[in-house]
Amino acid sequence: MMLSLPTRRWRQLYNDELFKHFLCDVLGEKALYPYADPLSSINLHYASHGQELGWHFDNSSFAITLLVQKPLAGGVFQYVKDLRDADAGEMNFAGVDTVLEERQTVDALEIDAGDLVLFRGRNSLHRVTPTEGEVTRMLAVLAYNTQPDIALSETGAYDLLRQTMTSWRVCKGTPAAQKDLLRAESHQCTPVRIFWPEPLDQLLLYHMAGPALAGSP
Ligand SMILES: O=C(O)CCC(=O)C(=O)O
Ligand SMILES: [Fe+2]
Repeated sequence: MMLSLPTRRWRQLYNDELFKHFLCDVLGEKALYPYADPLSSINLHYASHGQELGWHFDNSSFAITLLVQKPLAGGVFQYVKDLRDADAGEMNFAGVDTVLEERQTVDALEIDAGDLVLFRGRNSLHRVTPTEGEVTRMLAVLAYNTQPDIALSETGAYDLLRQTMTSWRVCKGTPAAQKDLLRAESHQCTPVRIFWPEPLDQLLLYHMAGPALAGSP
């Protein structure tokens, strides 16, 4: 199955100077650079009926996603803002437990196809609920660095993919298994990703009206 944009269109959007300028403005960065390795910059996620992404924190300081296809139901991005402060070593496992055990209400982000989301997920626990129905949830993750020439080694890039797949699998497991994974992830640090020390104003939601997605092959 293919996302609705051909590869070169994704690259065009990813490399577009105006787009990067906009991201820099919003993120307060001077410049954004692609990964120097061929796997890490643009990733496409598919979630068909029953597939989900379990609760996790991101290693990176910010993530940029673009929803391409919204499922009929489910596939909701849920989050709990500022649950921990990883860089201060405040991991708040008790707080994580209350979310995993569904003892805390969580926020949900209402997005439609074409919505660009800028999210700081390093300290905000988040997940995507199971897709329901025949329409696959499709989403692109656009990853940039604030320094040039950063490459994840091939193994590093594959580790990242495997880690994502682990999250996918583990969410089918018991709550205890989910908790173990989260604890493991909480201790992990990917040095090539840039730590952002500022207070985190989490979610900025922008609607990209048409043009980036409208192009035909
Ligand atoms: O699919 C989404 O909306 C979020 C993806 C995500 O959290 C991630 O890739 O770390
Ligand atoms: Fe994430």
